[in-house]
Amino acid sequence: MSQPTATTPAQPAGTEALAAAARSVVDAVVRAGDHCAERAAELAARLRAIADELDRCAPPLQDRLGEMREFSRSVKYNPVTGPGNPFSPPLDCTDPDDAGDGTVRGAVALGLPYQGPPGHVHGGISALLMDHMMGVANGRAGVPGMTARLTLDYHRPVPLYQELTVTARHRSSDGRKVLTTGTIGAGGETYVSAEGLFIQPRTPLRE
Ligand SMILES: CCCCCCCC/C=C\CCCCCCCC(=O)SCCNC(=O)CCNC(=O)[C@H](O)C(C)(C)COP(=O)(O)OP(=O)(O)OC[C@H]1O[C@@H](n2cnc3c(N)ncnc32)[C@H](O)[C@@H]1OP(=O)(O)O
Repeated sequence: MSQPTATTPAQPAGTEALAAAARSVVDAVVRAGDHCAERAAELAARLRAIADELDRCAPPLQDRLGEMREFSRSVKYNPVTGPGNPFSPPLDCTDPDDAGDGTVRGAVALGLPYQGPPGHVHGGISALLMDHMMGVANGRAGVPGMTARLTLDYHRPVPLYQELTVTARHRSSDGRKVLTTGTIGAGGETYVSAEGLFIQPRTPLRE
């Protein structure tokens, strides 16, 4: 088997490969749409059988909820960047290109499962990306907090199937109140800008 090179990115392994496969199923289901109507019942039964197999591996829900409190698992399974979560696109911010001013950057291209207006990204998905990336920026700035208020300006519809740059930056803190901004754009154009008020917990989070 050939080794991955700089031009052939490593394929995910283990549960990340499982999530990637499930993600590709979701994408293909929406892209195929009514064009697979004749085979839909048969394919649904096969997918259901796989879901049943996975269900048999899953621990009791309370145990799993307990595990998911761990920081490493919230990173792996969150719905925006989480490589272990098929719901995440995933947005790639592993190389945030931090300009030294606290700005975190990520890249993502969104397909049909994320459509709102025809050919464009659902506004709630943009809010999800913004909320999360601002949370990441706050975490990196050492001021993690819960979102109290999120304001978005939708300047232009966000196109599907185009690489988007998502940025976020912690701006200021006033006691436990944290002000953070973010953008979604491409090719020098800003489609969405956001401002968030986050509240730090009364008791600092454990590492
Ligand atoms: C802490 C965990 C963060 C995890 C980060 C991990 C590390 C980073 C790593 C990886 C990135 C992960 C990224 C995830 C990002 C996703 C974030 C989300 O989606 S969070 C879910 C949605 N948000 C909620 O569910 C909140 C629900 N609301 C609440 O729980 C409370 O209202 C809360 C915590 C926000 C505030 O409650 P209080 O009791 O702690 O604080 P009070 O005393 O009410 O307010 C403090 C000050 O803030 C003002 N304030 C509060 N809410 C406000 C609002 N909506 N508008 C304006 N001001 C508000 C108040 O007026 C007060 O101001 P004055 O000190 O008097 O000047």
